[in-house]
Amino acid sequence: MTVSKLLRERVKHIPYLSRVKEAHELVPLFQNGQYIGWSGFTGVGAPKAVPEAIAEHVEKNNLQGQLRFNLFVGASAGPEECRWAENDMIIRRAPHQVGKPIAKAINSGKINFFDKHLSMFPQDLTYGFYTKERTDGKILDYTIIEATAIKEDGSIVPGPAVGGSPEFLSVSDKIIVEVNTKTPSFQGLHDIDMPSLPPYRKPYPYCRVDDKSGLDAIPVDPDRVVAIVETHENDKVPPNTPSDEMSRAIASHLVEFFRHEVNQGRLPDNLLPLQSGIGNIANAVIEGLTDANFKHLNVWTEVLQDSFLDLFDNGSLDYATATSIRLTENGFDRVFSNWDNFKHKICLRSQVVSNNPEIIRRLGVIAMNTPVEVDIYAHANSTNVSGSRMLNGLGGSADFLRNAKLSIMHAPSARPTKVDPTGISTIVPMASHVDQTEHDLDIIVTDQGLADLRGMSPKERAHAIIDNCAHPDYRDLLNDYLSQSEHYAAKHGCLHEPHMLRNALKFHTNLAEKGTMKVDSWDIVD
Ligand SMILES: CC(=O)SCCNC(=O)CCNC(=O)[C@H](O)C(C)(C)COP(=O)(O)OP(=O)(O)OC[C@H]1O[C@@H](n2cnc3c(N)ncnc32)[C@H](O)[C@@H]1OP(=O)(O)O
Repeated sequence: MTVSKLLRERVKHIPYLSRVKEAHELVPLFQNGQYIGWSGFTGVGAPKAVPEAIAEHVEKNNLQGQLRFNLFVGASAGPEECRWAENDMIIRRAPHQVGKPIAKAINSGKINFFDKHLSMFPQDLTYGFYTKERTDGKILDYTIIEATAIKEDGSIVPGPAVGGSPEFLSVSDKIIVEVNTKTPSFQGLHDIDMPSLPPYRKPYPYCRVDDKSGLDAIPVDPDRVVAIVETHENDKVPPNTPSDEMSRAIASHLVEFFRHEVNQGRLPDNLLPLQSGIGNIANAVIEGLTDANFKHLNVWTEVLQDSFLDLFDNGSLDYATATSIRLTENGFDRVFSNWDNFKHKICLRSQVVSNNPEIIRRLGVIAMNTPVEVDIYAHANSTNVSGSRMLNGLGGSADFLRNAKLSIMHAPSARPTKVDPTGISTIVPMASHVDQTEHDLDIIVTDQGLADLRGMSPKERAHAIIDNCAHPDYRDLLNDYLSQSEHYAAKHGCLHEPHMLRNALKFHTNLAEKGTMKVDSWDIVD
């Protein structure tokens, strides 16, 4: 087939040019039950044309439920994985996804989804942990990776996400590369460490956010690259919800806290490297830092969202490293139109490195993530609504929150339901699912205020969280739960972390039955 001029410019390894194919030609390679890796992380850098072509084949031939795959992506891919979910094409999926169709398929039991810390997922895949039942000795049958360029030696220059691609490619039987010629080449923006297995693994040598010692492309065995496909589509990241009074209040409590820590000498003037999670609230909180007048900030995170660009633009932020730049179209335009400036200020690494616990602890990262709920003793749920309904997944939240110097969770104090504008309290008596434990979290902050939990006993924490963070509609209820629990626990000699188990999940059962967590009364316990 003819090779476009643009593709020739991007693909410098000449033998690959004889393997250029149209996506639909590759459909017969894909068989029911295969193990597939995709590049991509948080909705950017995922393959597009080949997944779409396979989905189209399924739709045209009514193969829903008959052509299904074990699908592994560093974190969420783009809309293509939702199309696969809608067509019942996914048997198993890990470790983090975003999108209503895929969450629906997980929660209806069609997809066996499992969640794993993002720093661990790719290495566990290379250990063969997720393919124990295979008898042919293989791990992945195919990896489909989006590239923005290919070097002379056949190594692959990813785009806006590195994610788990280095590990996927290292254990993939065959490789398909989608070269995206719409996106500019990201060559020079990456620092890639290839996996090595214990007992031969060495420490990653990074002591500053801008330290680099890896490769600028992912090496592959060129013989395993079976096809090159040219694509022309941008990533489609939906616009972020603009900040509002609630998110601005959270940001202002945090800024005040950071200033206090600087004054007390526990943080330097330029703070320490920041990590910020995904979602609207995390984005808005970073937006809130823009006006705070901090200088020479640094970022060591997994995802850069649009609001970081404002920090760069106003001179607050010196350098940012992540595993993905998840920008809206407008955000990417801002970066591409000022590429020469940004390329010296941003570095993309693999998720094994961006989320590496050892580096996070060494750098003293300040981690900030959004929970679904937090209980009065500071156990937090990041994933399962009412203990059961999976949202997106754990992601890297626990990689960062367990290892950061300051572990912060930020959330609105209450969320609306159909029947009650404050029907869901973020602060609950007992978390209905626990991803972050009381041993990991230092600071809880909501629009109501901030609870600094460092050095506090569980009962002290409970008072601080209820008084500072709970929505006023829930404060009395939570205080009542705490005092009745203390009364019960005093009688039974279990006052360390008092609970009334009979009532501990009553906020949640009440929500399921009445659409609000405002319980009328507690069951009597004796
Ligand atoms: C790739 C990475 O891992 S980055 C590192 C951090 N990763 C994580 O922390 C992973 C876990 N966290 C998350 O997935 C997100 O931060 C969330 C879902 C907890 C919050 O996301 P945000 O976008 O900030 O908040 P938002 O208020 O828009 O909530 C998102 C959805 O979760 C729902 N939700 C959140 N909390 C609750 C709750 N307590 N009860 C019911 N629904 C809830 C919201 O209703 C909303 O649903 P919708 O999309 O149908 O409107």
